[in-house]
Amino acid sequence: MEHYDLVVIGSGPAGQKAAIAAAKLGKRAAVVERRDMVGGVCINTGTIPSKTLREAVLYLTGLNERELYGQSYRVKSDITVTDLSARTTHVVAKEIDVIRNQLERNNVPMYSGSAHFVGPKEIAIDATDGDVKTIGADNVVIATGTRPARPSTVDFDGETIVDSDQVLSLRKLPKSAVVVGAGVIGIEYASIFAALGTKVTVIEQRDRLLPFCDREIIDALLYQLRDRGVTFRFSEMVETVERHESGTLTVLKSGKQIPADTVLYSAGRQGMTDRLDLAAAGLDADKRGRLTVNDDFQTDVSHIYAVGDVIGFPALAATSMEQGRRAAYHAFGEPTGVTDMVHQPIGIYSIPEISFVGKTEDELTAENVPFEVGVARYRELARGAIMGDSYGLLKLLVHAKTRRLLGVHVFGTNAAELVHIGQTVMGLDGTIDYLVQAVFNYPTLAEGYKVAALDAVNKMRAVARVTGDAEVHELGSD
Ligand SMILES: Cc1cc2nc3c(=O)[nH]c(=O)nc-3n(C[C@H](O)[C@H](O)[C@H](O)COP(=O)(O)OP(=O)(O)OC[C@H]3O[C@@H](n4cnc5c(N)ncnc54)[C@H](O)[C@@H]3O)c2cc1C
Ligand SMILES: NC(=O)c1ccc[n+]([C@@H]2O[C@H](COP(=O)([O-])OP(=O)(O)OC[C@H]3O[C@@H](n4cnc5c(N)ncnc54)[C@H](O)[C@@H]3O)[C@@H](O)[C@H]2O)c1
Repeated sequence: MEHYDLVVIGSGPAGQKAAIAAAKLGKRAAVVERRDMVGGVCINTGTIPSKTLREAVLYLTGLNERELYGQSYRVKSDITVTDLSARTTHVVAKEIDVIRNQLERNNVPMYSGSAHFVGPKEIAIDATDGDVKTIGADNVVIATGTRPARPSTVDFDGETIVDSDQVLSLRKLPKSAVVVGAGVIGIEYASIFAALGTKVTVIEQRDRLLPFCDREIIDALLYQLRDRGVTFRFSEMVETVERHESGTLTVLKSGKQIPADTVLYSAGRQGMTDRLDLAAAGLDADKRGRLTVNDDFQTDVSHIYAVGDVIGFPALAATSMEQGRRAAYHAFGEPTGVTDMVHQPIGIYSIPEISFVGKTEDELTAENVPFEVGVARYRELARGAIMGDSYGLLKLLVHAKTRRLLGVHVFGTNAAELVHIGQTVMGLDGTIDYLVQAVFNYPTLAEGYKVAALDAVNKMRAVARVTGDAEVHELGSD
């Protein structure tokens, strides 16, 4: 029986980074992955295909150029599924190649098949050809991720009623679509459909969209999506989704019935632990298939770690990678360093894009933290005008006394990139004065940081004038 210092189950972002981190420490590591899923949900059905699809849609529809060239501007007028999938297939293949290559050059073998425990340190791999191989491991990292939740009340057929894995293989673009669940997945796909001209209805059981985001930014997103014909039904539960000869019917608990060509059911995900024979390792998962871990990502069995989506929130590729690295380092007694999970950015690739780091206005208000807001609107930035983005905005939340940056919220082109400037300032415990004094390239969207910082400083100065406290914190003199 082959024996390893570390065996990783799952080759998504969490598993890859755990295996490579172990290899870099000079340990023998191996990865087990089901056939056709190298790179995990991230590469095959989730992050990468959805972001590539979005990019293809933005390019082919010419959506981002319409402010400059008129509302009828298109790069291609009759966009087909083939036009869209060509780019996705190309990028996914490239990414899989990168992962295989990285594992190979770090001498990490990849076993192909489905893994399950036969003991706390023994893992059986069921290959697709029926062969079963058992390998031993001093440490195990479970990085098996999640799959879409599929309730029995929804008549999935993979063609007209689909989950977020199946949406990528739709045979034709729907004229109308219902999206069930306005989580990040639902909103990203609703944006993509709407950009393609599909008439979209979004059903969400909560009374508002993405409640962890800044309200003003969500209002801006709602405005943009409604402007593109999206209908939102909040505080509505879906009872059943039915398939009929002439299309689908989504029936709500309130009695409403919504017909559509296609339904995307994107209301949550389930941890992939049911086939792991966890009991053989002395472990158990919760009812959503998730594993519980401590701060070092150890499960109740100390040599078995769990990382990535299978442990739940925040369930992002970026965090999953970092959790994988930390688990491997911990297993081999290597200091992990302090990862700044407090200033972890969130990027939502709706159209337009949203990204933020730190607190929202609602959170600061609830915590009685005095803060000031500084805003830069893209339409007042030369780069915004050049790009034809008049709706974008960058908003800074600043502590009214210490002048430290408490939150950064960006809406519009390149939001997910721009947020990292604010993240760095926050991570280094910087004040708004750094942004006031720094010189930014011109014309850039990054210049928005300076504009927003000046806006916040001007408002703080106005308060100080009234209170007589004018010069106290001028230009970081605290
Ligand atoms: C549509 C969509 C869009 C997303 N967009 C973003 C985004 O823009 N940004 C972002 O940060 N995150 C995004 N995410 C989330 C991101 O994809 C996940 O956070 C990330 O993939 C989790 O990584 P992971 O390694 O935990 O698991 P996964 O990527 O899910 O990989 C787990 C792997 O384990 C394998 N596996 C499971 N059971 C077994 C077994 N018994 N034996 C062997 N192998 C097994 C699976 O086959 C799978 O390949 C998105 C997700 C979806 C669905
Ligand atoms: N850009 C990104 O970072 C990104 C993109 C996509 C997905 N992800 C991650 O993938 C994970 C899964 O995303 P998700 O959107 O599937 O799940 P989710 O749990 O975040 O959202 C599901 C939504 O569906 C709603 N819902 C549930 N049942 C319903 C019903 N019967 N009727 C109406 N509404 C219902 C919920 O209230 C919730 O808002 C998330 O953790 C997310 O962070 C991240």
